[in-house]
Amino acid sequence: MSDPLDPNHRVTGVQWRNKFGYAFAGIRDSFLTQASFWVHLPAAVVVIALAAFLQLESWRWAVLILCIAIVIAAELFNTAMEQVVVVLHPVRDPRIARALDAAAASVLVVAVASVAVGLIVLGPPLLEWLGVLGNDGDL
Ligand SMILES: Nc1ncnc2c1ncn2[C@@H]1O[C@H](COP(=O)(O)OP(=O)(O)OP(=O)(O)O)[C@@H](O)[C@H]1O
Repeated sequence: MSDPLDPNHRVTGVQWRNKFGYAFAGIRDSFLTQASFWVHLPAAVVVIALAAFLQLESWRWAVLILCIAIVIAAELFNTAMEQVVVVLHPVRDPRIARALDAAAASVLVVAVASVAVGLIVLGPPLLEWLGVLGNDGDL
């Protein structure tokens, strides 16, 4: 592997392939080892299926995709923290607990906010399809 600090260092196609390879390995490993993904993933599939079924406008798609991505990214960061702690500091320490709890809290915050955003974005078209709302959004 070439040294990025070397002035003659140049980015190559192989390096880009490796970067994607590492990233996909991280996604695959996290999905296979973290129980939380088995909640986030089905939830994301349901939201995407509902969005496709309701033929949502593109801005609603954009908001939903962003929410899903932020939750998954937060979970991946949380997983990274946990894995680093397991290796670097397996002994329990209240300061580590505080850091891991904060990382877990970040996932909770974006997950709760995403549920709220999902209800706001998906709710009206869903209620409209169910016949509860008129086309103009009135009850
Ligand atoms: N080395 C440690 N020192 C102190 N507290 C820890 C340590 N490791 C874990 N903890 C505590 O345990 C909590 C859960 O951490 P853990 O890494 O087990 O996450 P988890 O999501 O419950 O586990 P998993 O990812 O295996 O499902 C942390 O939020 C923290 O309070």
